[in-house]
Amino acid sequence: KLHLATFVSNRPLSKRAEGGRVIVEVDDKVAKVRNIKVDSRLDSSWESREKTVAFSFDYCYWSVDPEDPKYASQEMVFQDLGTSVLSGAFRGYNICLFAYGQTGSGKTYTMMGTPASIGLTPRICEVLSEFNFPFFLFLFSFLEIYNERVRDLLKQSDKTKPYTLRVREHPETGPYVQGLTQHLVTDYKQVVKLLEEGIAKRITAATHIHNASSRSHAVFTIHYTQAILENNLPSEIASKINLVDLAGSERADPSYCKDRITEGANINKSLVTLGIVISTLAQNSQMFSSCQSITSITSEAESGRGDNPPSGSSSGRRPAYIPYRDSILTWLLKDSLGGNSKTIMIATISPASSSYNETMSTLRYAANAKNIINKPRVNEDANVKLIRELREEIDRLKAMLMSFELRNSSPSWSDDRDGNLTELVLQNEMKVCMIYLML
Ligand SMILES: Nc1ncnc2c1ncn2[C@@H]1O[C@H](COP(=O)(O)OP(=O)(O)OP(=O)(O)O)[C@@H](O)[C@H]1O
Repeated sequence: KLHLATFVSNRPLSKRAEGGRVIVEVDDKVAKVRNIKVDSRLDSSWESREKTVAFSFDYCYWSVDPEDPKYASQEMVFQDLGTSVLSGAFRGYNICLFAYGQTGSGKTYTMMGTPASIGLTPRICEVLSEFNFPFFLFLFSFLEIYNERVRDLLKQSDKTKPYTLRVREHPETGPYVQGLTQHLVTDYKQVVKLLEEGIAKRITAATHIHNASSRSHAVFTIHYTQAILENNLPSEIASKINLVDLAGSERADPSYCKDRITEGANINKSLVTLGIVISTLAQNSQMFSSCQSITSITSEAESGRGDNPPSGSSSGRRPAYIPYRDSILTWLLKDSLGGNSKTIMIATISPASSSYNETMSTLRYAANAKNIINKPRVNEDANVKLIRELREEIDRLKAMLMSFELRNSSPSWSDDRDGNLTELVLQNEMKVCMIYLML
């Protein structure tokens, strides 16, 4: 399942401290939002139930006031989410962590942080860079999607035409950005230098909330490879980690930034498509899990009654088409959204009453994403996989041989069978030897 975390940040509240009231409360894993419009108009006990809407997530963090006993520091967020990214990467899973929320609600603060309060990305890199060359390879790239075009944040590009990179799709490894530079890093200092270089290049423009707001999506990718010995063979555990800082979620609303029609409309496309992809995946996952439970109920009933076999699809519905390729962002994150990846979504919200509509829409969006079920798989080295499968097959055949020998009821038939099985065991053992020799 997609892991969800809500991060309630302080910034918009302090900007609007004069008028803004705190309408968000965090209670363990539940974020509660109070609608003060309803609050002031209605007062009976029935109506009071209407005032607060609660959303539950895997984690909820309150980072409004450092003096508050509930205050969640960057370290706490890292301990929960960062370590889960790291443990997945060490085990060979692809991981995606993305931050979604209104402009100024703390996406960049959570993902990158400030020099005084380091965020998730540098913390994750710091741990990864502790395990280094030659047994651990650590390559990273940093790109920006702006107006549905891609640029490399770690390459000096033509200033007049910086957004020239194209997304392509490899039949086995999936979507990738052609020509994106990959940087081999050997220590944390290099990581920080490259991160700073990339961040400085990100597009920013004035908005009505604060004037250094990012309108682009930033995707920071780490290819992390560990050299190991498995079955006495040199092998690799590979993992891809995508850390994504999205543009402000209000960009999904076309009326929001009328003066920047082109920019607004294009950013809108990626966020709107992300919304469609998330809700379609959620719908499909729900359909899949309800089909599974119907099938298991059916087979339980069948095993009792010995009735007809299940009639194929219980509902007759097919999973809906997922429009990944409708935007650059969703195309690039295809594998992370509903694919072979462990994915964590961080929804950042402001506690201020002035942000009520955006806060509700962000939390509904995240609540919808909670229904997505991914199928993460460990990225296994092809040779090691083959050897593992052959060895499993050998064990299975040997077990069969043994059971035939024990039973040995019909000598002539069993001799034939024994011969075939022994032959198969030998063939598989030969294959394993050949693979060892080739390496
Ligand atoms: N929890 C927090 N504690 C301290 N400062 C914060 C916190 N959250 C956000 N800020 C500060 O508020 C400002 C805006 O936050 P940030 O840039 O992270 O917003 P954002 O959601 O990334 O916005 P955008 O969509 O424009 O990129 C920054 O100066 C950031 O350092």
